[in-house]
Amino acid sequence: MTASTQDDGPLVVPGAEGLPVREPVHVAVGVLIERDADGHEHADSRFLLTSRPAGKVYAGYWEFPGGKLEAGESVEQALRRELQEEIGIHIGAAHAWREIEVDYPHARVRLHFCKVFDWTGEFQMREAQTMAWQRLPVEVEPVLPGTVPVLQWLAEERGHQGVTHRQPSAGPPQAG
Ligand SMILES: Nc1nc2c([nH]c(=O)n2[C@H]2C[C@H](O)[C@@H](COP(=O)(O)OP(=O)(O)OP(=O)(O)O)O2)c(=O)[nH]1
Repeated sequence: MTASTQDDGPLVVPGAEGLPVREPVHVAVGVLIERDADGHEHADSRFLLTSRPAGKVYAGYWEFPGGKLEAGESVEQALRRELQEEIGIHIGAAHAWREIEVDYPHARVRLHFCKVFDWTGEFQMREAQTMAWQRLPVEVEPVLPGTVPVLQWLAEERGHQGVTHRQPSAGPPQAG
């Protein structure tokens, strides 16, 4: 079974159907994109995916790096902090891009996706994740349910036809 959208409502992941409505947890997510020497994003510009660390829900699933907002933080502040804490880089401007709510069995999340084109520092996977620069279709798997719409948005922007990733993205959350 695959995740489904409902009338502009949240993306509902199997196992979350019929749950009482929960307040969303806000999450800042970075779509890091490599631009060419002229500073342009192209249809085949690579973007960064990271695997979720052991011990977290959906461990081993691929996602865009980011994390939950702390009290009083803006999306951009949270993104800066998370990307430094988790992958060791300092980001430049974060360009607010798209938002979506996803209803998981473990929580409802509101994902604030920002495109990021500039960063400094060496990538360090500080939570023992794995990183992969990807193009469409994405080769790594499995992909987190909340990542699938982002791949679709990128496909639309880039005029990419066909599949965006290898497998239907749904499955029971792991421990954590
Ligand atoms: N980072 C990230 N999280 C995503 C994406 N798509 C998606 O549905 N999520 C969900 C998974 C989680 O339920 C939530 C992020 O929570 P998290 O546990 O990774 O956040 P965190 O790093 O702040 O974790 P922690 O400190 O509480 O352990 O958002 C995505 O592309 N990136």
